[in-house]
Amino acid sequence: MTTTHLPRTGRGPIVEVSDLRKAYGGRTVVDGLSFTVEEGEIFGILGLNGAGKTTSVECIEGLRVPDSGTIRVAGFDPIADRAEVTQVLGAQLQESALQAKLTVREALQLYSAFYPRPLDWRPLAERLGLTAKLNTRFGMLSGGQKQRLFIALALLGSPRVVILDELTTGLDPRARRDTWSLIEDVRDSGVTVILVTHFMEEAQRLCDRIAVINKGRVGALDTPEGLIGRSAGSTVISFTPSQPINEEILAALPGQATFDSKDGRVTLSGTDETVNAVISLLAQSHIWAYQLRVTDATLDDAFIDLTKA
Ligand SMILES: Nc1ncnc2c1ncn2[C@@H]1O[C@H](COP(=O)(O)OP(=O)(O)OP(=O)(O)O)[C@@H](O)[C@H]1O
Repeated sequence: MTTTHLPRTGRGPIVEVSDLRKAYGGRTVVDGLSFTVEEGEIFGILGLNGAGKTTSVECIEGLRVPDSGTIRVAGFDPIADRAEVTQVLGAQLQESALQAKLTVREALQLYSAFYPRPLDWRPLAERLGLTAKLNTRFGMLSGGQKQRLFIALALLGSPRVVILDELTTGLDPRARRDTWSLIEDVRDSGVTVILVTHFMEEAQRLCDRIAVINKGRVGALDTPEGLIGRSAGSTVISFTPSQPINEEILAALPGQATFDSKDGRVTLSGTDETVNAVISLLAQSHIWAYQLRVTDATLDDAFIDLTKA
């Protein structure tokens, strides 16, 4: 199944990466990467450890110099047009970038001074739930509060795009969900978000489109639903038949991606067509299906499938 993505906003591309290549000490880690991020979307970047995600986003941020390829951020080159890119792009800081003794207020004031037309940090702090923490030193903040501060600092320059790299790593489930709402708020305020994450639930819930990076290349690019649909099958059907079913008949059912029969339990992944075919087969053969389960495949299933060696 192929899903055609329509940009949420129709405002056109804001980040364009074309045939990006980067090697470290002769070892290629980004190998001809190309993708386009539409303005107004949350664009996810997924991939196994070492796939080249951080290297790629650091090239977009102008923190690393590509060996070849082109990158445009709102039409600007991150290296040649550094000043212009700094005005349109907000990047999440790494924890080491802030001194532990700096208070939240001081950090917001300091980073405001970096931009010619910064947002007023007070309402921003309010929106991010940081007002009560303004006098707290960075080193005393919880993981979730630090992430809120990083989002605030990334938004201070009123960017058109923010890059968030593993923003929710280390957060408890509640703080992670709060952060997701914040990211949606950011997107709803018109800012494009590029999100690098290892959390499939996060990507499935937040991202409009996702690039799965495999060994420095785009292995797949689609909406979360599109990725799920095009990999292992969008629906998983499992049941224990009251009598054995000929495996050749099961394997020939329409729309299915995978088939497994173990210890008397049958598991198929496929489409709605597969579900209907299973039901018809069972009815025609007068077979009972015990513990029949029909579940949606998840992005997790799709990711494992798409990053198989
Ligand atoms: N400065 C560097 N010098 C040498 N090798 C590097 C450097 N930075 C990254 N690498 C290597 O390049 C490869 C890609 O790293 P990168 O951080 O881009 O991957 P990633 O997809 O972000 O991984 P992760 O999910 O683990 O964060 C890795 O093998 C890493 O060890």
